[in-house]
Amino acid sequence: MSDHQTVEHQQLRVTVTDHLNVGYDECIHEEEACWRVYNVTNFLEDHPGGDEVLLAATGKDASDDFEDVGHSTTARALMDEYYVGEFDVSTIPTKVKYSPPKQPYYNQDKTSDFVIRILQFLVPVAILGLAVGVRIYTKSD
Ligand code: HEM
Repeated sequence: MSDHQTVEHQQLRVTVTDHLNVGYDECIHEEEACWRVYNVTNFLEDHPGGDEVLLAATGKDASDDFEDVGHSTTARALMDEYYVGEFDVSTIPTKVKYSPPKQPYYNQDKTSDFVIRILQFLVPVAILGLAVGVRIYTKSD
C-alpha cells in the first residue's frame, strides 16, 4: 500500500463518522473498486433534497441513489466542493481472522481433583473425631 492510499484511508475513516457520502463515477483509477468520497457534513442543511436522504446514504455507495434523482449539472458541479478524494475499496481487508479468546488455565488432572475432594471431606471429620475423642477421654478422668 502506498503512502498516498494510506492518507486517503485516514481521510475516509475520519469523515465516515462525520456524515460521509461515498461512491460516484469518473474515478481517476479505472478499477471498479475505486470510489470517490464526498464529505457532505456542511451540505446537510443546504441540500435541496433534504438531509435525510444524505444521511441514509452515508458511508456507502450512493451512486444509484444520486443518479435516480436525476441531479442537474449544477448539482454535479456543486459536488466538487465536497469532494474529499478517491480510495480503492479493494485495499480494505474484508476478512478479519477470528481468534478465540484465551481460556483461563484449566486443570486437566482429574486425579488430583478427586484427592482434594476426599481431603476436604476427611479433614473436618478428623477434627470432629479428635474433639469427640478428647471429650470422652477427659470425661472418664
Ligand atoms: C455531494 C452530493 C450531492 C449534491 C451536491 C446534491 C445536490 C443537489 C441539488 C443542487 C439538488 C436540487 C436539484 C438539482 O439541481 O438537481 C438536489 C436535489 C435532490 N437530491 Fe441531491 N445532492 C447530492 C447528493 C444526493 C444524494 C446522495 C441523494 C440521495 C441519496 C440526493 C437526493 C436528492 C433528492 C431526493 C433531491 C430532490 C429532488 C427533487 O425534489 O426534485 N442527493 N441535490
